[in-house]
Amino acid sequence: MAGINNQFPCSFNQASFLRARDPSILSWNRHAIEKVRCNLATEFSSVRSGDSESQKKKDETLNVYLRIKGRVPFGDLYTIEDNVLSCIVPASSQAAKLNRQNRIIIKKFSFSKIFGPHTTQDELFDVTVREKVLDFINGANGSLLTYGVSGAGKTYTMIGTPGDPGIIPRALNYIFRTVCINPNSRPCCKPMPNGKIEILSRSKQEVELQVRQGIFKDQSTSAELLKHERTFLSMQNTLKVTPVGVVDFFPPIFEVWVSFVEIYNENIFDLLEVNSNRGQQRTKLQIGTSHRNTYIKGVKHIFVTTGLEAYQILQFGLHNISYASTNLNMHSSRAHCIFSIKLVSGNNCEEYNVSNFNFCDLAGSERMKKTLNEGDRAKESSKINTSLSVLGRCIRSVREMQKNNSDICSAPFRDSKLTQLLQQALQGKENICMIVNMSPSPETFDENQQALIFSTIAQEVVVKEPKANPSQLQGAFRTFRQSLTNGLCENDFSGDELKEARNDIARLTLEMSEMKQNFEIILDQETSHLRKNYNIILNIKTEQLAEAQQEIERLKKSNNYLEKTRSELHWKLNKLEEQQETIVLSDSEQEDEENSSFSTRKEDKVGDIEEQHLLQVKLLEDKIKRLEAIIREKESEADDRRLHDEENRKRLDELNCTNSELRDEIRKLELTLHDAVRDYYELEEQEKSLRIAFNDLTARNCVLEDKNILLMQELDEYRNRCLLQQQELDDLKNSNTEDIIN
Ligand SMILES: Nc1ncnc2c1ncn2[C@@H]1O[C@H](COP(=O)(O)OP(=O)(O)OP(=O)(O)O)[C@@H](O)[C@H]1O
Repeated sequence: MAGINNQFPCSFNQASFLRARDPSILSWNRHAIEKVRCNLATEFSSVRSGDSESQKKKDETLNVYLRIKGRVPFGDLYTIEDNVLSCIVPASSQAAKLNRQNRIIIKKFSFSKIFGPHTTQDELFDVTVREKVLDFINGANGSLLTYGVSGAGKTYTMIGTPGDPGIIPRALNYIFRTVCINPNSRPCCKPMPNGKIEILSRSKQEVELQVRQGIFKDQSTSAELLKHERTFLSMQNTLKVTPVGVVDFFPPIFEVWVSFVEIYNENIFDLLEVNSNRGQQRTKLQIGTSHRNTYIKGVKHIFVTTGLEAYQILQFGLHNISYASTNLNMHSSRAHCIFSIKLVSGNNCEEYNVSNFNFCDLAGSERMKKTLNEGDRAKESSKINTSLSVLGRCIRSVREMQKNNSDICSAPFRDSKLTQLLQQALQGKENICMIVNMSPSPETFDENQQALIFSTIAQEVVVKEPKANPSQLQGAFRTFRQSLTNGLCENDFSGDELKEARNDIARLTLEMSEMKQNFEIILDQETSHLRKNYNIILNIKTEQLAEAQQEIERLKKSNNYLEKTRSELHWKLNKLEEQQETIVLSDSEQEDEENSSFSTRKEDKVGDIEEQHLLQVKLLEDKIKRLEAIIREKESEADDRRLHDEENRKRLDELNCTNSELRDEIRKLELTLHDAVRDYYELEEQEKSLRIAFNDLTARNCVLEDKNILLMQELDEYRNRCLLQQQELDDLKNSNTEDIIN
């Protein structure tokens, strides 16, 4: 476990989930597992004696598979028997020309497995890569190389066709079906060259997302993007039936990053460079070393959350590959291409693991004479052949080093960029396997022989047990999966049941994770919808309430004003009455005749004024009453609204309650499934021990058989040499006789 001290800046919403849907399915599995456990316990006690010895044998030799190209007439030059390919050397071949005896030469090559011309892409992926990809998901590094003559089907094996996808698209689909990553998650932990991670700040996350977006935008036309999308979706449809991997431990951090480079004329170019030009114009990348890791300086790693995104990035890189036609293969790839997937997994920023898987599609080995290469093409061919021969030399010296139990490795890794980058894998320190592609056509017989000899050497390299993961659970899980790889299918005891149980668990896990995802999406949508509606209503109501309160304030103000006016008018009225009384008193002393007409006029005037004032007061009183009624009405409306809001709030609380109950339910179901899976693994642990003992015996038997074949071959070669010497002796005698006669 590497460690860094940064604070983790974000929540990891890309955690994956396991959830049981139907408890009855689960209990069936439990029953099946229990049955298998009993069978195994019986078998286990009978082979316990040989167990400790087989436990020690953890390392295995490099898996080298042979794939024979389909749709090419399979002449009588080659025959396949089990995992051994026999080649009858034709008269036109270089080897036959050297042989003066006119004897039929048969050469035999053994492989981990031979895939005949009718092998499907699915079968090939299943046997060669699936387990390695699962190891990778669990934290082990891995590499897969395709090797062979130009046109033998290396790219077909690695990439495939839209209708029949190859190993990389299948691996991407497999990875993203096995681990469920939230498609909307943001990049948080970027893998660094020294094997550590960089915790990305919000602004750096934005930059990473823009880089990815830049690639999608640059994908020439949107039609092209759509085409890739259709291809991947139809592939997903085809692969829907295949089981997904069962991963025991899903840490909260799970991020996938991809990169894609080509080594062309011994220069490294980034295939994910947007607007990259062909040839010399592109930026050449350099190799750096950090903590014994070789890495490419400045190579782009793109953050992906779905298989489709990763596939589109692969297609973008393929578009940038240097293609040029040769006489052997009109679409020959002239560079070694390395598509890498990096997986960052961990519990937090201090407990994490970065695993890497390299898919290397090597450029085709070819004879320049045969391909009639000239100029640039010839230069390309010579660089390709040089780097492949360095690869051969490296593998040869690693094998020698391992044979001599030496720690000093003199392999010329630095002689080519390819071997420099694959150094760790080629030394057997990583999970590595190789697929040798071969076309059975007689024209490429000699080139095929070279590839076959190379594969024989490579096969003897010992691959160490993949580096253990920090988590004990993961380690245990890998061991369990190895036991499955070690031949669970041909297991005499309870293999079928185990296989069935494994498929059920895989299917169940997939179904559950799909259901979980759907359910989470619906739940989130529902909650956000409700929250949105509630907020809208709340805003409207708040606005209405504020308006009503403003209206009330305004009415209150106008009421106050009217009250003030009324009291002023009353005051004025009183004043007038007083004045009137004063006038009446002063006038009473005057003579009645003189003043009668004047007082009458005054009274009339005062009466008019009084009447007007009374009218005004009445009007104002009416207005005040009306305003008071409006205020009462508005206040009761506001009360109603408050009540309504209260009800809405209660409803939302209830919904939140239901949501959290449902989430609790999901959590419980997840725990139940985890228990079932753990039981299953324990059982598989026991089964593994049995299988190792069984395989050890089979392996010893194979070794003896191999030795026998080798001895036979040596005997043949010895006989050939004797015959040659005999021939030379005869020639010498003849020439001597001729000399004597002369
Ligand atoms: N197993 C197969 N079944 C059917 N067609 C195949 C098979 N293998 C290869 N082909 C076809 O043969 C042609 C050449 O294959 P491919 O491009 O994969 O060769 P290659 O080894 O990658 O060559 P190079 O090294 O020159 O790039 C392609 O058209 C491919 O579809």
